[in-house]
Amino acid sequence: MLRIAVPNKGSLSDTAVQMLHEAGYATRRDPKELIVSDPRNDVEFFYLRPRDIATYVGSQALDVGITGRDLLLDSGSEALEAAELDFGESTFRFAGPAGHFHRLEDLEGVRVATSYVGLVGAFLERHGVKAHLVKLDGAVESAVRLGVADAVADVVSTGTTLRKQGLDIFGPVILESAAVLISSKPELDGLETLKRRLQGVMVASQYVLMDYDLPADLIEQASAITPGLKSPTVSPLRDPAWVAVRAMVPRKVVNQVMDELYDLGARAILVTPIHAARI
Ligand SMILES: Nc1ncnc2c1ncn2[C@@H]1O[C@H](COP(=O)(O)OP(=O)(O)OP(=O)(O)O)[C@@H](O)[C@H]1O
Ligand SMILES: O=P(O)(O)OC[C@H]1O[C@H](OP(=O)(O)OP(=O)(O)O)[C@H](O)[C@@H]1O
Ligand SMILES: [Mg+2]
Repeated sequence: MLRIAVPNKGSLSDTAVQMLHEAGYATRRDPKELIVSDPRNDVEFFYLRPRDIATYVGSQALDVGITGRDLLLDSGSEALEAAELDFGESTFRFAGPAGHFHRLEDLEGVRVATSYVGLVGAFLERHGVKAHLVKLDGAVESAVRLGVADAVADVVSTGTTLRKQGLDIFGPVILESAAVLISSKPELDGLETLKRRLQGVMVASQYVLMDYDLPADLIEQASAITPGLKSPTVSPLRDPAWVAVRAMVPRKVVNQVMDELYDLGARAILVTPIHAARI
């Protein structure tokens, strides 16, 4: 039985739970439930604070979990990153009052507020900069205005929170983060199945199926526009001058691809979503 840690709150929780649901696993009905057993899939889910998940998995109390790469590194836990998932992307950056800080070295001797002292401390040490870290639980962007720190280091997604506090990003990127699947060991019974199922959910959301009719002599050019994963499916039509083509296409470029196919001479271009996939 694979024991899986799932974020119970915060930015990663809803998408993580949704992804598990789409991958065919049981999810909780009531937000007060902390443990959900799923005997049909031989797994058990533990709903935990995202910040604690790496600790549980690193200590082998649980087998795998979903958390953020930044939280994994901050914890110093021995858990391993088993797969990157397709959500929770953020960067981890330094920021300070507009115009005050320009380079990493400007942090020498100053107070830096963060909720991620493990991550930031290790980064500063690697770069030979000595700063005083001020550990806060959240809303660290307010620390400068309120006088408890001179600069901050925090998760940046759109950058809106920093801008509103009059803070500018400076210095190198501390980390590119995303939600990740972590595991206590490189190999575990059921881990490959879980990874494949989650990958299937990611593929289903990243790709669509595209069908179109095409003059048969244009198939080489059309295949270059929609190469599919391995190769497009080409089927005969009753009219021998035409063929039907089916290929997976990245969702992001669907309209561009349809324009190119239409210009080439394709007609009846249809797009349908993929509900599940195993690649
Ligand atoms: N816009 C975002 N804001 C905060 N965290 C984000 C964002 N986008 C992605 N994340 C990721 O979510 C994880 C933080 O989740 P966590 O639940 O601790 O924080 P939170 O969403 O700020 O909730 P809380 O209010 O409990 O602190 C990190 O891995 C972080 O990189
Ligand atoms: O770049 P943005 O799109 O503005 O997002 C980043 C902000 O969002 C998160 O805060 P959250 O709302 O989770 O509050 P917290 O700081 O108290 O955790 C994070 O800690 C940043 O403050
Ligand atoms: Mg937060």
